[in-house]
Amino acid sequence: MRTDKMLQSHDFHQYLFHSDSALMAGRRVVVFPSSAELGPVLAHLVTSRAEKAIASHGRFTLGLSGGSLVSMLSKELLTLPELDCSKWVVGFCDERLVSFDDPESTYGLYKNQLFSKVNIPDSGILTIDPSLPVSECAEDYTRKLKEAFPDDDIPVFDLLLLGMGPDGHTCSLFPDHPLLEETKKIVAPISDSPKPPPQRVTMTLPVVNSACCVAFVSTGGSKAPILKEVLEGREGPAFPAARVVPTNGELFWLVDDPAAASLTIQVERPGSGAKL
Ligand SMILES: O=C(O)[C@H](O)[C@@H](O)[C@H](O)[C@H](O)COP(=O)(O)O
Repeated sequence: MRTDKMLQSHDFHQYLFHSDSALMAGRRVVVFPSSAELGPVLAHLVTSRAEKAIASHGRFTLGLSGGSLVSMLSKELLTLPELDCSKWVVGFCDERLVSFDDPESTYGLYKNQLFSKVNIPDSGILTIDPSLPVSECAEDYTRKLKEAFPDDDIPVFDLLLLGMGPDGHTCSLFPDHPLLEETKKIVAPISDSPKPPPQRVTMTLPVVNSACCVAFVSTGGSKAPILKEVLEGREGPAFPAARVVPTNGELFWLVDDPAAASLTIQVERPGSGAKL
């Protein structure tokens, strides 16, 4: 298997040409024929990082995102016969400010599809309080994260799972939005999200980039143009998803062939049963 780290010198020129070398250095772009092949590898990534985290510090902290990830992750984790989530602490990379029974609630979707079927303790699920006004909601969620990570100035999640919208947004960090420049808050409110619903709460880039491991999951042909921009583009301000570069952590892009159709960079194409 070849990784970005294993590029030969003749490839390196092309490697630099395509993107910022610092960003490329630790990034692994892993392409699967379809989401059917991607799903089990994603589940293995989660359980392997969980095992490693629990062995090292007694618990596994996981940040979740919405979109298609909800059903893919839930379905794949539920196929694992011996899944034990008793030492998991789960947060949300972003959340929509709607009640939990609203079909737009990311928590509500995970509750129905995953949390109600696995043994994550209720105390290990860090949710927003959607009854609060958006600024207070962000403060309340900030407090919950700080309590869950008492030893960290900035919470260091073992794994964050992210999606990317067709505009290059990730979490609720949208292109050209001032929240991209946030350096002090770990969680921020947003009231003018270009994607409905307009009111949301989001982790900021300092938290995302402090994680031990970040994995984007992006599938489908509609993602091909933006994926090329984010992974290979050099012109203009970086898209939010391109600004996810963990300082000391791993960065994976797990994509399918339709999403990767326009890429010219080196990628990994593991066989079935791959382990990351
Ligand atoms: O709150 C949201 O609006 C979604 O969570 C959104 O940010 C999603 O993560 C991306 O749009 C990718 O979604 P897909 O993976 O479904 O394309």
